[in-house]
Amino acid sequence: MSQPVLHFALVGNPNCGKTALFNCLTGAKAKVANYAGVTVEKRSGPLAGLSRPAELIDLPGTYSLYVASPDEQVARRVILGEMAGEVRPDVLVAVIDATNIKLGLRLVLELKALGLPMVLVLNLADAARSRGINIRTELLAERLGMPVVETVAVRKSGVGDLQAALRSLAASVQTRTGNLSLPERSEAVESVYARIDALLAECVDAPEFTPRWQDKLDALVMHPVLGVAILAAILLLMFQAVFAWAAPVMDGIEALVGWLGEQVGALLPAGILHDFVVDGLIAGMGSVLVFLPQIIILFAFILALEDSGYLPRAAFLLDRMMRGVGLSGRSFIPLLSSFACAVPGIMSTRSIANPRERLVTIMTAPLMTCSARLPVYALVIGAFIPHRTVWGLFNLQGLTLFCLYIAGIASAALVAWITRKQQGEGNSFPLLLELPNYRWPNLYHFLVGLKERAWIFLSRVGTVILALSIVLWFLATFPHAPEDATLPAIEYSFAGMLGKLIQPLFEPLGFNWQMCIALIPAMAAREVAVSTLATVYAVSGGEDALGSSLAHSWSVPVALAYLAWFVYAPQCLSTIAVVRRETNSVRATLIFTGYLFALAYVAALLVRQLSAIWL
Ligand SMILES: Nc1nc2c(ncn2[C@@H]2O[C@H](COP(=O)(O)OP(=O)(O)OP(=O)(O)O)[C@@H](O)[C@H]2O)c(=O)[nH]1
Ligand SMILES: [Mg+2]
Repeated sequence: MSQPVLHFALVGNPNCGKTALFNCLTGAKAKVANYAGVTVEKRSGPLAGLSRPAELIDLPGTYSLYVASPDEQVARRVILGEMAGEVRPDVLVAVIDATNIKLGLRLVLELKALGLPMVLVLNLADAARSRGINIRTELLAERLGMPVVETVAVRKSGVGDLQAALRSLAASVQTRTGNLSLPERSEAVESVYARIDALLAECVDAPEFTPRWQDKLDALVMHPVLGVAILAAILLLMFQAVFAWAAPVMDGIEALVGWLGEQVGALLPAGILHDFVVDGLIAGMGSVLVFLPQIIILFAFILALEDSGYLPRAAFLLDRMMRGVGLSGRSFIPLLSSFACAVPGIMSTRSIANPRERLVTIMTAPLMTCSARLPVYALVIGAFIPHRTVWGLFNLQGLTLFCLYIAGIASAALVAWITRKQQGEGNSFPLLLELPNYRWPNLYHFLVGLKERAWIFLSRVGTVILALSIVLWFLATFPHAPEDATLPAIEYSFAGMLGKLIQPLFEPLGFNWQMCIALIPAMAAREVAVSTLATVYAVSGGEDALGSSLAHSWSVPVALAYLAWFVYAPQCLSTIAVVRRETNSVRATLIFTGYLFALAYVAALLVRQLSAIWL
């Protein structure tokens, strides 16, 4: 008979490295970042190398079993076996940030009272050592009555010892079923801390030490005025870099795609297959592929910031402003992840307890500029905004991109503020965010994160964008123009007809039919607007690169209006689907879609009219 699966659970304070350990032990690549609340759902994976089948669960961080926010409750309910459909863990792997043992031990003592077999991991041992913290692990193990292991999860050091400890526990533990109940809190908080202090005095030598430069840096980055200036400077630098650093590589990719088109074009005899491959496949996919370097640079900044410990400080800095519009720092992480993609952003609003605040966060998340918009922005900016330095420092293209991001953020604030006015104040809790130590980003996580982002982008090019390029090419090519045609052939195609059919709707915005047709497949993925334009202009016989074709056929006010449209329009079916699922309301979904389309239309109209006056 096969042995029952043994369940291990990683439990500990937020940001102590549980997920990093989980990845070491199971070979998974779950997200690790330097702020509390990265893991919001439990995740599990097989634990190899034990004498029997075992599974490890990674839980969201929690400070205590007794007081818990909704995502902390996930941890408590799993540990106690109250979570429907989940097996109660047989062994607890408690993780402590070795630079903050006192806070961690409180949870460890609570966990110990449950009576489950336990092992204690002192993670971030490297950081503790560099601060001169010395822990007598054997003594601590003896006092606590459980094995204690020191680890550096990001360097996989000490993981072998941890595996050995898990192995020996696995050999002795029986799987049991049934719920646990949380023991009554019999002891006053003060006496718990007195016990912890006694333990610490005995087992830990810690010099009085908070690194001075960290405090100084905090005073600077969280200063109400200077802090905001620093945040703006970081963002500006990021958008400058997206244009400035990517340019050479993008030129290279563009040249490569052009060369490939020529080579393949020369190989294939003139005819329908030739046109399909050159104008449909290569032009369509190539036009989006060119933006890979910009996506990578954008995420390089985001990943480095995530691991540095800066982001929670930015949340803290913005909390007051967010509170002013009826949100709080709690919405910060969902909104922040929406810069990559609104879908996970909206899903992570589950950790917001106040339903009104959660709804407003869901409604405004898509106004954060997701990475799928970057190719559209970059294409139009590259074609219409001169590559020029302004005020001796900034390049105008990067500055424009910065403004588009800010437009999204400012609009989100406005929307949140208006809904608050309508619905009255919700009860707002003060933001309790733990500020982690600053840390150099971990190179390995950084590279893994970048690879993952590049892969997500490339697989979109290879799937959705490929498929839609093919469809678009057919629509743009058939039916052929009649013998006595006077207009370019594409005007007689399905794409031409469809574009002209909806064009009157967008007449006030100045969009031509090519721009209109690009809006339809862009509902599946925004980048497809780029490949659609590429195919449509290539089929029309354009020899130029896409950017110059656009520059010839759109006016600047219309190009800016197109950008404004993309800031707001809910051009993404997966986002609409996830809003439907998370709000569980058709009405809310309709309001969501309707208000964003209306906003897009009005914004594009205003931008076109105003810029026509000014330019
Ligand atoms: N120097 C050092 N950094 C570490 C170590 N372990 C984790 N980190 C860093 O600590 C941060 C938090 O790691 P995570 O694994 O996301 O922490 P977590 O406990 O899962 O956090 P939550 O999911 O938010 O509860 C990341 O920036 C890691 O790179 C370590 O042993 N040494
Ligand atoms: Mg985690």
